[in-house]
Amino acid sequence: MDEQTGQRFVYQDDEVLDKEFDWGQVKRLGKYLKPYSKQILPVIITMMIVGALTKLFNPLLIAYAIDNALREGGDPKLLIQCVGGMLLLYIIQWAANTYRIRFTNQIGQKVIYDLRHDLFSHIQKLSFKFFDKRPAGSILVRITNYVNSLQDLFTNGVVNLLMDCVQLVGIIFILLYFNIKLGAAIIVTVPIMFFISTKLRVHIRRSWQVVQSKQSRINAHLNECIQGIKVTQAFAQEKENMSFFDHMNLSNHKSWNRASTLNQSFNPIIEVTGAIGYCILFWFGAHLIQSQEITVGLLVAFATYIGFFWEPINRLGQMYSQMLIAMASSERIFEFIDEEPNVPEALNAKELPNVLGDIELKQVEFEYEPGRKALKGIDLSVKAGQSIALVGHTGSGKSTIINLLCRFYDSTGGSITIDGHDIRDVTVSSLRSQVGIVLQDTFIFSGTIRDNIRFGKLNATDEEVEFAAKAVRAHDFIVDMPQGYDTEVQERGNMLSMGQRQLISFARALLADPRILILDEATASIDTETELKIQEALKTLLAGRTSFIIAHRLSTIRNADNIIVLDHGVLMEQGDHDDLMKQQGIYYGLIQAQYRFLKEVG
Ligand SMILES: Nc1ncnc2c1ncn2[C@@H]1O[C@H](COP(=O)(O)OP(=O)(O)OP(=O)(O)O)[C@@H](O)[C@H]1O
Repeated sequence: MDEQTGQRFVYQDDEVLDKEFDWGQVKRLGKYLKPYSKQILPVIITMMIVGALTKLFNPLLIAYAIDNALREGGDPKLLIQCVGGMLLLYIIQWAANTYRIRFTNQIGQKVIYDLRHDLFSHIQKLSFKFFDKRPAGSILVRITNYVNSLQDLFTNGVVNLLMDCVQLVGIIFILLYFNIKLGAAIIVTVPIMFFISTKLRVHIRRSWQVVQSKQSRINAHLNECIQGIKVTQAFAQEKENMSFFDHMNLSNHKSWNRASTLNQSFNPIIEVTGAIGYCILFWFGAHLIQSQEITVGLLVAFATYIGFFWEPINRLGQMYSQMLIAMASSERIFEFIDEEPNVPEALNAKELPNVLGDIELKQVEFEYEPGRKALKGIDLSVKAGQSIALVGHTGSGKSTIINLLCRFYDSTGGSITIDGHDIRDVTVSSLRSQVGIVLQDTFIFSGTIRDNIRFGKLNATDEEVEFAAKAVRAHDFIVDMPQGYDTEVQERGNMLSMGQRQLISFARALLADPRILILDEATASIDTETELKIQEALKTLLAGRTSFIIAHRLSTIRNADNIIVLDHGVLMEQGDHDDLMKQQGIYYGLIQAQYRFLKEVG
């Protein structure tokens, strides 16, 4: 891969491979279990104890059968009773485990549902500043992958942990109780097994996480490539894309090989350690049988218990790994849940009453990054029903004024009032319900055209939807669509033209019927006929409302009641078209430039 290729895409890794064990996080996660503890936990614990005890009792029954029913002159009836007892124990164990797994899965799924619900509902409330800092991919990963990685912990992990502890303690107790010397000799292998299991697993898990992060990168790249496929093909960059993809693919392949090799080394090491345990048992056990300290039946039972050791130790090792991943995942999830919105609601915030639409900006200042002012001391007075056009060079601060009006950000100085109410003193939802916004990059959700218009007012009737569409001149093109209002618009409205999307968003805004309307005018790729339609639609939309328009079209600028000219965050000129033309300042220059451009292309 050449250097240029490597530098083109920079994907930030959001991964922390693991975290120290942290009781604070465990407690916080535990709170999600609390609502279900009374309902289902007693059932699970009972089933768990029944399952563990029946399992532990079985080898003792085998030992009893060997020592009493199988010896010379033994009772054949006793053998049948023992086998019957074993069968019964197996059935009870199977039933207890089946119910336990079913209930645990139910709780696990409920907990995951609650966690995902909390996370998503909180993320929806966060302000633009939060989204500015994070790529959409990293937010998605937290809602999907990180929450999923807790799923195992909640569905199996917690209960298995308890069960394994009960089983392990039970086995150790039985071994030491029936023969302390042999028991102690076998138990020596436990710490070795545990050590191997945890240490090696940590390495294995890390290597799989590397594989996962490589796959995430591939996904991110694929996502970007598919979104940008038109640009890639237009600039004939397929080869360059391919070589970058190959590089990532190869790196993923190598990391998979490494993880897989490590994984395969796990079982042989474990088997060798297990074999050592069996050797100790049979060598030492044989001596104890000769000295009549233990019976053959007990030796067989001990051998079975060694086999049982493995399961819980192995799972506890796995659980330890799982816990460390859960620590990292939950930390990431709670980091989002703890994130305070940058536009905090005042403690005694009140609902903004229905407003007329008088707006005052007093000495408004704003900086996205400390020390870089995007707006400097803006003073502006708008009467209800006036239309304001915001003009200025790119980066002059037009969108920033709009962002502050909607409280997507809070101003860093000065104040904004609507009908005398400071917008920081009212609830965000009551403010936004009276401010409608139509963005240049109109967002069309997947669903039907009707659903998209209804997004402005969810309880609107079909008649209201059609009325709004007719008012903004969208009705005609909608009824021409294959299924009219019920036409599916496909991903992000792919089947609609720019102008059609714009008209749908006008209908959506009209249906919401806000007192204050903000419009980021679309400029590109609209033919004259659609342009005329949009102008007509605009008249309907703006009638009787206070409106702010980031204006690009000469026609809109000319008709505005007040034109605000911004330059590097400073309000330089204001007035109507004729006033500003007379001044021959920045506005005059902008208009002249536009006329020259239109003349040249025309
Ligand atoms: N999210 C952001 N984080 C940091 N800086 C930003 C952010 N958004 C805008 N800016 C900066 O703030 C300044 C004003 O940007 P703004 O988007 O208001 O300009 P604009 O006049 O709307 O430009 P355009 O006509 O190109 O849309 C610019 O210097 C821009 O770089």
